[in-house]
Amino acid sequence: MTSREQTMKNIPLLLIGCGGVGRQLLQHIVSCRSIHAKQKLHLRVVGICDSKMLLVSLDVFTMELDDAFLLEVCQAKLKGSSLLTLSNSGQHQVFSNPESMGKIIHIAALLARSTGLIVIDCSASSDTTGVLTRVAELGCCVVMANKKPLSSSMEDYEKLLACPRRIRHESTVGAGLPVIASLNRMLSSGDLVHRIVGSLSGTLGFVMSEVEDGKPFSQVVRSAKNLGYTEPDPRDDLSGMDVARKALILARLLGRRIVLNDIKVESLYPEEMGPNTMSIASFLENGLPLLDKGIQERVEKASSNGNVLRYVCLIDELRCEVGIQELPKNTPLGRLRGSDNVLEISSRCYNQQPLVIQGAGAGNDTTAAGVLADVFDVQDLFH
Ligand SMILES: NC(=O)C1=CN([C@@H]2O[C@H](COP(=O)(O)OP(=O)(O)OC[C@H]3O[C@@H](n4cnc5c(N)ncnc54)[C@H](OP(=O)(O)O)[C@@H]3O)[C@@H](O)[C@H]2O)C=CC1
Ligand SMILES: N[C@@H](CC=O)C(=O)O
Repeated sequence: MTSREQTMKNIPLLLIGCGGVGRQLLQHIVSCRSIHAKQKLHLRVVGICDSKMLLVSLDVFTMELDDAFLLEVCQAKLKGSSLLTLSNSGQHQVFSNPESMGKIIHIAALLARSTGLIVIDCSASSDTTGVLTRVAELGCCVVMANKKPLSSSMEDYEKLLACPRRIRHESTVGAGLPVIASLNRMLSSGDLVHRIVGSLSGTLGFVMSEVEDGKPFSQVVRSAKNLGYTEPDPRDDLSGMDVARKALILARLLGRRIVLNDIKVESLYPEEMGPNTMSIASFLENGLPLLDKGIQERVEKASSNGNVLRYVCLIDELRCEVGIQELPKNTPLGRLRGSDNVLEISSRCYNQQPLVIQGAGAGNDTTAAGVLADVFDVQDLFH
């Protein structure tokens, strides 16, 4: 081994979820190799799993899924092909569900005692909560873009965050925007946060500003899906539940012991168009157009008052609620365009003028970049 190799830090990663965000993360990892090398860092991807199977390098201690293979995975998943269709020149083993989750825990147990491991959750499933908690208990790190493990019961939440130093989830709120990091800095310095007001949905921000420009609601929701802004089921965005999860994550960070059901949520579609009654395809095709007129009328009514509609999240000492508000155009929320998010945080230190965080709040690129930054943030825990 050369002296250069001796100082290189090799960090094993295992990725859960290989959709828009997961694929973009793999591409970022591959394209950042030279930048990482300058920082004496090598991210060694030892496993990748989707909802059906897990691919693992033959020897997780020494081997990795190489860059050509990672890009092949991205191509295959983009085309909708199964991970089983990938070439296997004896580099990896395949495990199918439900065996995959047990295997991930087994790998974490092995690597926790030697090199350590970062498990990254880019799925949109609540089924990963138990695995992530076990992995963290074993001493590995967990990075999440997935909000669901953080928005389950208080008991599960506390178990998952029992070792906060090993857990990162910046991309769960505001995608790549530094929301969680900023709040953590304020809280750890003893600043008292009184109030957070924001527009936290890239999808709903985009949809509202496009409808203001005269486009039909159904068309812009489909565009938001194609642009990678929506959740796998866009009704998660349109029901307000995705924003409610973000509100819950922020409120819990502020010390509030609440659950999702405690949050007042306003939905943009009626119950009869919900997931128990309609498939995603049927909602997009048949359900959405039925909502066009009502939304357009609401937007026009607001506009006749010189206002705009924004889907707002409000957290203060008493309230935690999310819903549509009619706001003057000339306010930070009213001025928002496209998929941008904005958060105004009022605290003891930011009293007269709130701290404002604004920028792209959805999209695979920025979200995956936020995940990669989280990986960097825990690198000090590795030798
Ligand atoms: N897109 C964005 O702008 C942002 C997204 N996020 C979050 O990132 C996450 C990923 O989003 P996105 O990439 O758009 O979603 P996709 O639907 O494109 O991808 C989800 C991936 O997770 C896999 N998956 C689903 N269930 C499981 C499971 N039980 N175990 C393992 N893998 C599973 C899917 O498998 P399969 O391929 O087999 O279906 C798929 O590969 C979501 O939680 C989302 O909320 C956060 C911030 C912004
Ligand atoms: N669907 C979400 C993606 C980020 O969390 C959004 O639209 O904001």
